[in-house]
Formats: sequence, structure tokens, C-alpha cells
Amino acid sequence: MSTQGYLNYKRIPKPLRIPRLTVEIGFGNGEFLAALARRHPERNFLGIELSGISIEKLLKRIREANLKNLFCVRLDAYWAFLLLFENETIETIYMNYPDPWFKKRHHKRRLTRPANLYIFARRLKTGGEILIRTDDRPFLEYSLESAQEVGAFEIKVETLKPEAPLTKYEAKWVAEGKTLYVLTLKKTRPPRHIPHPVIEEVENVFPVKVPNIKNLPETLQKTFRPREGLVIRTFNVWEKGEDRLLEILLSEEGYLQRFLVFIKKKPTGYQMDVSSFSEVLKTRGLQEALEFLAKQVSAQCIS
Ligand SMILES: C[S@@+](CC[C@H](N)C(=O)[O-])C[C@H]1O[C@@H](n2cnc3c(N)ncnc32)[C@H](O)[C@@H]1O
Repeated sequence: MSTQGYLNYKRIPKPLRIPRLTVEIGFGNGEFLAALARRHPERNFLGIELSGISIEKLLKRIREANLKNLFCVRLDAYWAFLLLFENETIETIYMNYPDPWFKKRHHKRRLTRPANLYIFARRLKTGGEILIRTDDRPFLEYSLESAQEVGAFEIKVETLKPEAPLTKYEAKWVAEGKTLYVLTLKKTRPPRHIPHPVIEEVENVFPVKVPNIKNLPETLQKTFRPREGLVIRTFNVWEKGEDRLLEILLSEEGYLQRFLVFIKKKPTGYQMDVSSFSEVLKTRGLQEALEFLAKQVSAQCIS
């Protein structure tokens, strides 16, 4: 297995079947996961990350140490668990210092929100554990409440022991006397159902009119958040005569799609549409993104 990049879930033929599987969510530099894989050649390890730089770093470790039992995917953890695994197939899940998203209005993005713990718990084997390390007390308390809501776990909170395998930063924090917590969630029963994020599929995504594109810059690297749950990132712009091609990354409730958008000259102005070279999941958010971008591109002309 190599990096999965961005994926369209309709095209996943079968869930992954990896025996004796441990997963780390948000592995960062990857040193913790690579150390586990070296220590336990009889087990398999999968890292899930959003960051492309982290994926590259882990791939380098895999190559250099020739690790045959360590893999990674670039996906949001929620979608990775929903799409890639079957229930009762994962032995252990690690989350080390996940982004705390301090502000209350950002709770929905936290890795330990109930909808995430619900799907993690379903994929975890009964008797398996989720181990969460954090230095942040409010995050710990939030995660405890979430775990109680999901109702699948025997819950334990301890302080991290210095003899545990430590990352570079942990070793520094422990030496400074900082308190680090480990939250252990052992699955003892099936989780209570928690409604999870849905993305609405639509039959068609329609092209959108763009009044003018004269001043569209050659590269437009911007992030837009038209509404809660929808993030649009624009990358390169290419010119082909009077037409333009735009590279877009769309996150809809955390589900990522990367695709190209054509802006084509028509007799009555311009028209924006998803390129036929891009295989996308047709969703309400994709249509919204096209409409939003059409307005942005036109707004560029006014300035
Ligand atoms: C604060 S860093 C910690 C990295 C590493 N575990 C450590 O202890 O040094 C959190 C990591 O989680 C990743 N991350 C955050 N949200 C994620 C999500 N929804 N799915 C997958 N990875 C995520 C980030 O990209 C980041 O690398």
C-alpha cells in the first residue's frame, strides 16, 4: 500500500483486510509509529494523517528502515475509519496530542468528538483499546465526556509514565516536569448510535455562469470557508487560450476531494464546470463550491 491521496468512496471496492492491525491517527513526524513497527514485526501498523508533509516523512522512514508492516493513508480520520475498515477489525488505536481545537465553537472538529469515537469504537475489536495522550486538561475532559456519551468503553485516566515509548517532545516535557495524561478507552460493548456527518450526494453537478475572468491571477492560493463544514482551497491556475483550468481541494464535513475546474469561454460569457478528467463524488457541497468560486472569480475582475 502507498499513500492513498484523495479518494472517492464509491470506487473503493472492498475494505482493507490487514491482520493484527494497530492504527495511529495524526502521527505527525511518525517517529512513534515507526518505533512501534520496528519493535513488533509480527504486527501491522497504519498511520492516518491529513498533512502531506507528515505522509512524506513517514514514507521516508518506511523506506529507510525497510519496514514491511507499516503503511499510511492521507485522509481525515473519520472518513478513513468509515470507508477503509470493517467492524471489529482493529486491535489498538493511538492518538498522541491531537489538535485540541481550544475554542468551544471548534468542538465539532475535535478528533475525539462523539461521532468520531463512535466510528472508531465500531471498527475496534471488543477488548481493543484507544489510547489518547494529551497535555491539555480541557481536551482530556472533553474526550472523557465524549467517551461516556458513546458508551462502549471502560475508561481509565493516568499520567504518562516516563518509561513509556516517548517522542522527542514528550521526553522534553517529562524532563521539564509537565503533566502528561493518557486516556485509555477499552471497548467492552458495542457503542450507542451517534449520528454522524453526512455528505449529500446529488444526481448532477451543473455548470455555473461566470460573468468575466479577465483579471484572474495566474496563481490563486487561497482558502475559503463559505459555511460551517465547507472549505475550498484553490491552487494553480492554467491558461489555455481564453480558457482557464483551476486546481481545487474541497473539504466537505472533512471529506476531501481534489479536482480540476474548467472555465470555458462561451458566446455569452464564461462557464465554470468540473473537468471531465476529474472523477468526483457529486455532492451538494461540490455544487455550492462551484457557485461560490464563480462569484470569487468574478469579484477578482472588479478590483
Ligand atoms: C499536534 S500534532 C501531533 C503529532 C504527533 N502525534 C506528535 O505527538 O508529535 C496533531 C496531528 O494530527 C493531525 N490531524 C489533525 N486532525 C486530523 C484528522 N482529522 N485526521 C487525521 N489527522 C489529523 C495533524 O495533521 C497533525 O499532524
